[in-house]
Amino acid sequence: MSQLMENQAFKAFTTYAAIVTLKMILMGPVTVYFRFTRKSFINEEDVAWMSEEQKKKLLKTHPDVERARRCHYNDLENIIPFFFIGLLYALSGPELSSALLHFRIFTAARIFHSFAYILVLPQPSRALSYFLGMLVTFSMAYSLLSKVFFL
Ligand SMILES: N[C@@H](CCC(=O)N[C@@H](CS)C(=O)NCC(=O)O)C(=O)O
Repeated sequence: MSQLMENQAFKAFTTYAAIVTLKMILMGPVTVYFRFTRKSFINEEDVAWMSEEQKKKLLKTHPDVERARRCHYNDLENIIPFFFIGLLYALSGPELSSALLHFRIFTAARIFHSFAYILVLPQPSRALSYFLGMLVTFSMAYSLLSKVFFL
């Protein structure tokens, strides 16, 4: 591990992977925030101490909560592939400047995607940030496979 940490591209990957993973984890508390402020719960046990009438009001979905959940899910769809492809890419000996460019663009795109989704920014802002992030992952995969392709 200490030898790996001398690899600058790996260190950069570790930093950006931690940032996007923490961002993804934060979508949980964001969803909790919307659940409480929009009074929208999904599990009986979450409102067990309430009266039957209150339960009926609280056990419902709310568009803002569902939006935060979709945003979290979209992170899972994109950040997990980034993690695996980015790790292999970082270990394949890329130029540090190129690796940093990939990691920075991906991180900025995913942070922007969350803001665009939660703040309901007009399209195509969210779609563009999604495609930009995906493009970075494909670019890293291309760079990786062009070095290690072996069938
Ligand atoms: N699973 C995604 C695949 C395509 C995708 O990720 N699209 C981006 C840009 S439009 C998005 O933010 N989709 C909204 C979402 O996943 O909830 C979907 O159903 O939309």
